Amino acid sequence: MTRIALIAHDDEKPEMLDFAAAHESYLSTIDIVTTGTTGERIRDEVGLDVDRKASGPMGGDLQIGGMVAEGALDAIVFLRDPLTAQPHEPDISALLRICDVHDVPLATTRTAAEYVLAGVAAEDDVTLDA
Ligand SMILES: O=C(CO)COP(=O)(O)O
Repeated sequence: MTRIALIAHDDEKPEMLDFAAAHESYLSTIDIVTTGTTGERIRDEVGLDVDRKASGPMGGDLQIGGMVAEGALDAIVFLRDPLTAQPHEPDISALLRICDVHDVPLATTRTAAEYVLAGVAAEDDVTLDA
């Protein structure tokens, strides 16, 4: 089963909710892992079933990084806030690094997320709506 992670910093959560809603029909067919607050909002506001890890500042990025190390994720959409310092920056860097190590596709902007999700869906023989 295809499994992707969805993560967004606070300023990017509206963008993530819009992205999840736009692709709700495909996303409902795959496994979704999230950090805590991102997942709560996707579940409550989009209606998708998600596997919620801890909130980012409490270790959620590290939990998802651990899944990357285990080969358990096909892609990550991580809509980062590039303009705000985060207290858990080392955890964020660790997640980005481990994606590089294992060549797991990682999208950090909406446009990149569209490309990555289209690529993941193509592996499932699904063409996303424009
Ligand atoms: O901080 C985050 C990623 O670094 C996201 O965490 P939340 O989804 O809990 O807000």
